[in-house]
Amino acid sequence: MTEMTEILRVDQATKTYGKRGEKQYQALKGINFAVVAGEFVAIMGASGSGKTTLLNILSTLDKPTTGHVFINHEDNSTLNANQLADFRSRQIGFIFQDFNLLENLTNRENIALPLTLQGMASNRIDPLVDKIATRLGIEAILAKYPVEVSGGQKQRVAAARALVHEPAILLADEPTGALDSRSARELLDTMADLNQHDGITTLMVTHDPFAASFASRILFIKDGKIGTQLLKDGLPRQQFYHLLIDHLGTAE
Ligand SMILES: Nc1ncnc2c1ncn2[C@@H]1O[C@H](COP(=O)(O)OP(=O)(O)OP(=O)(O)O)[C@@H](O)[C@H]1O
Repeated sequence: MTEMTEILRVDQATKTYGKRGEKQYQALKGINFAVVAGEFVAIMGASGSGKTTLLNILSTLDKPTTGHVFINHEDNSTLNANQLADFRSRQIGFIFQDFNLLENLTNRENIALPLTLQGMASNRIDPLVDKIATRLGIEAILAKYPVEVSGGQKQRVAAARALVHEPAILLADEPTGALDSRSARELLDTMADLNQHDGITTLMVTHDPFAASFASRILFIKDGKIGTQLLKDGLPRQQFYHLLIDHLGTAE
């Protein structure tokens, strides 16, 4: 049996909002799971179930109240603020629902940003931007500004920015939430293709069963806990989608 490389591990993570002595709310109640290299995992849950809270602690934007998050075996609770920012900029790629592109930078400059912030020389940056832009089919719009391109193209620019520095893991928060259904499907096809052919380890948070059906494993979060999981296990996407719909229909 080949050993699988663990990229992400969440160990007994809890998150409580509100100071001690004030009204407190436990949004995460002991989360445990791991993601191995090459997986495409979706986390599904209703509004208020803790998805954003979980994603914030995975992305090191927030710390768990208790418990640990390991990325590439590094426990990020041991890092100070500067080390965390550096760790995040090297190990993590993000795609957000609302793109988060800088409107006063061209698409090329937006994609280059993680490398620019690392202090990489521009003659090394350009070929890396060209390569990922070609992979995502957006080489023709690099000189334009985000406002000049469609929502689907904006999200491809955001995906290119998330991947240009070759992070250990791609984290996506409702990446199709602001897209029309055709652009959403194209983006999900691309994410699945990047996962299968380029080995991009991906974790996507969504409440949309169609989006989740592109993943190879779905974890369900409810009231701050991970309940069951569904494995695609070689099923065609459409059958996995129907399995998921049945599962959601029978879950109380
Ligand atoms: N800063 C905060 N202070 C207090 N409570 C919070 C805070 N942020 C979130 N919560 C509460 O924690 C719970 C989980 O919120 P979270 O945003 O993680 O859910 P979600 O699954 O992402 O929901 P949605 O899909 O609506 O974004 C909710 O009950 C929310 O009200």
